Amino acid sequence: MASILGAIRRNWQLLRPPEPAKQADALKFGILGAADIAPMALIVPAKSHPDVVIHAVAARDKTRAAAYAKKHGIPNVLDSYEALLNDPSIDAVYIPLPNGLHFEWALRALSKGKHVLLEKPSSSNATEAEILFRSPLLTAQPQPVLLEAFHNRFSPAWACFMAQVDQPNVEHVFARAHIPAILFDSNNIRFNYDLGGGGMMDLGTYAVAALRGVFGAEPEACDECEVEKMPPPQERCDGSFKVKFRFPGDRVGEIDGGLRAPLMKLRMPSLTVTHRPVIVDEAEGENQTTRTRKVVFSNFLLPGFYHRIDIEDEIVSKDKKTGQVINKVINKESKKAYTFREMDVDRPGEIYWQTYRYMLEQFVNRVRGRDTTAWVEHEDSVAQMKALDMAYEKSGLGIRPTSQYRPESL
Ligand SMILES: NC(=O)C1=CN([C@@H]2O[C@H](COP(=O)(O)OP(=O)(O)OC[C@H]3O[C@@H](n4cnc5c(N)ncnc54)[C@H](OP(=O)(O)O)[C@@H]3O)[C@@H](O)[C@H]2O)C=CC1
Ligand SMILES: O=C1OC[C@@H](O)[C@H](O)[C@H]1O
Repeated sequence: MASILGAIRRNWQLLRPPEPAKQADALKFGILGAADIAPMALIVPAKSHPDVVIHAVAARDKTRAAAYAKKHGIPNVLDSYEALLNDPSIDAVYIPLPNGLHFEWALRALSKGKHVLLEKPSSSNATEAEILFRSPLLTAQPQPVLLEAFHNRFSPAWACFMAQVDQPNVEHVFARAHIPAILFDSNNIRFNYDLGGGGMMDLGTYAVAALRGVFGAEPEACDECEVEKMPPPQERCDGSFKVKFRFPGDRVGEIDGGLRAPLMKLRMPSLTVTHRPVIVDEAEGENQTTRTRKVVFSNFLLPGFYHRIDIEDEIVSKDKKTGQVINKVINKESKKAYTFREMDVDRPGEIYWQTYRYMLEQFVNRVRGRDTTAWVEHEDSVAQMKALDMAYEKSGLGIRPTSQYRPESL
């Protein structure tokens, strides 16, 4: 009962966090597009950050931007995306545009000297990612910050989960991530090939990033990729997918996900890590004890709402000569971490911080020249798009189209 009440309180506060006074020189953010995700990903998290204000929004249609600004308490509406980037009072921009526009607008923002928080996936494919993340604009002085918004990787839950993973001994990783079909109809940007659509680009990118993060390595190949195509005219986009990647050492990472799940069959997103047996006790005698660990992270996508990390260790003692099992025990433990304090780690965070708020903390740290305790490095974002490209090539759907846009300075 206490935990249910705690969850209700936490989720209430996630959406209505305390609002400390803003610093006089707080970072001014502008948002490109009156996007659905911006309230959850930035506008609400910014409320509890004293060094961030949401200063302006621009949309393709100014009336729409004005209505959005009124609804979310944003003080300024600009005429266009360009006008927002040309506004010298804006320090940083958040880009929640369709995937196929991330590349162009991130480069445009960087060329105006803005810091950029860029929605995932960072671009349409690896070619774009290489141009973007290796752009000379990133070494300009003062140096702009560019971050692909993989929010879940900033959460204490992710850190807590990774602390249970014994990376060199990981044998197999499985990520499952489905959302119900009723959330997005077939006209949604997620199913528009020209805008970088596709299920693997959308939810699949979290699943692929999770495999890469757990193995701490890049896939060598995509051995299987079965997709359920969207019906025409969106048939170049996958609605759901099942993919098998081969990682170094012939280890396998699998993902199963999509945006078309029937509501009644919906299961929580999860990440399952299976380890190979490791010797934990080689007594002088005849016996040898091994531990085989399995870790399951339920709701690795949005752990701030709810999550659970289950650890199961099978401890087996065997006679070394005969291989006969002398003893077998299964130890089970469950962990959670809504704040770093719960892990006895001295880092900022409150129970009402969603993944996005943890990410914003680090983004601001980086802009202010302070140390960051979590980050998505530029080459990590490039490697992520290479892995997604591998899957799209294997699926037969082909990689998403490359933008023709190039900044003038290149
Ligand atoms: N981090 C996370 O948890 C989530 C991330 N995302 C990512 O955020 C991005 C946006 O998703 P979401 O907010 O759901 O999408 P929306 O459709 O709500 O927002 C996309 C915005 O893009 C603008 N836009 C510009 N050009 C076009 C165009 N040609 N067609 C359609 N829209 C256009 C629209 O802005 P305008 O107002 O100017 O018309 C619109 O507001 C995606 O990259 C998605 O992957 C999405 C959900 C969750
Ligand atoms: O977090 C998410 O959940 C829903 C998806 O469609 C979205 O794009 C993704 O980022």
